[in-house]
Amino acid sequence: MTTLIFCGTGDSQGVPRSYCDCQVCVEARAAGSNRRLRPSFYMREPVSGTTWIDCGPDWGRQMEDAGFRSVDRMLITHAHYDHIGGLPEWYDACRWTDKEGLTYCPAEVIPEITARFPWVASRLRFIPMEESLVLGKWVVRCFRVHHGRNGYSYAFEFIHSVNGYRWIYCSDAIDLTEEQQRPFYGADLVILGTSFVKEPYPIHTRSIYDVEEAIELFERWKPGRMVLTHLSHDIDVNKKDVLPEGVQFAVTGMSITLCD
Ligand SMILES: Nc1ccn([C@@H]2O[C@@H]3COP(=O)(O)O[C@H]3[C@H]2O)c(=O)n1
Repeated sequence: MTTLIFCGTGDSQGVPRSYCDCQVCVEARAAGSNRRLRPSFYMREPVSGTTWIDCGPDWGRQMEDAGFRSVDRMLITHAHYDHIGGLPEWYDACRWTDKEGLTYCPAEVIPEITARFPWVASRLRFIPMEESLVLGKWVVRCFRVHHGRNGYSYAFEFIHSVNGYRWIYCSDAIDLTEEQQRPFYGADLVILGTSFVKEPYPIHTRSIYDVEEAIELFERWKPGRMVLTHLSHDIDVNKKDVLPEGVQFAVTGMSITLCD
């Protein structure tokens, strides 16, 4: 059995935002259904153990919430702070437990990480994902996606080597070319980043799809299921009626079990 767990479903600032008193931030402080940490997600699988995708600045707290004392490896989508800000903390954990932290990244992402955190490479082993990676029965590859005014990011595609189940994690993307969209068609599960419900700004000023665009993509790609993550304080996860059947918002701690 493979389990996918959403431990950081927020955008770069998380929810609540420190300076904000909007309804969603107020609800996040009080009741907490909209409380969201910065991006981190992991897969647990019996053979390969625990694989995290991205290591945001809330990673230490996410480890506590998950009850973990170690992780087997990290996959990194891109080198923005909200996705890698926890790497120095993982470096310290590896140093104090005398372990090597296996960190799989698209090749071009590695120098960007080490430029930001030069000391971590002495303990984190950065492995360029030039070929597919095998994790138990899952074959994993990355592919480059447009991240709009924020440059580029990568998505990860997981294909089950026995039953063919295919899922994609793509937290930061916008305005994908037809080539970049191709893997999404007919996937069993697409996890897509959408920070706002509707962004009325020119596309060149934006960096992530909005919910309305994601719904259009759901209709075009026809995945079995779509889960929206990387949600800012513009999104109230309790307002599910904006979503068609088959599309849902990720909430903190949500898990998805995939049969092997
Ligand atoms: N060169 C950059 C640019 C931006 N950032 C962070 O990544 C976030 C992407 O979403 P945002 O809401 O635009 O905020 C950005 C910075 O926190 C970053 O870490 N490095």
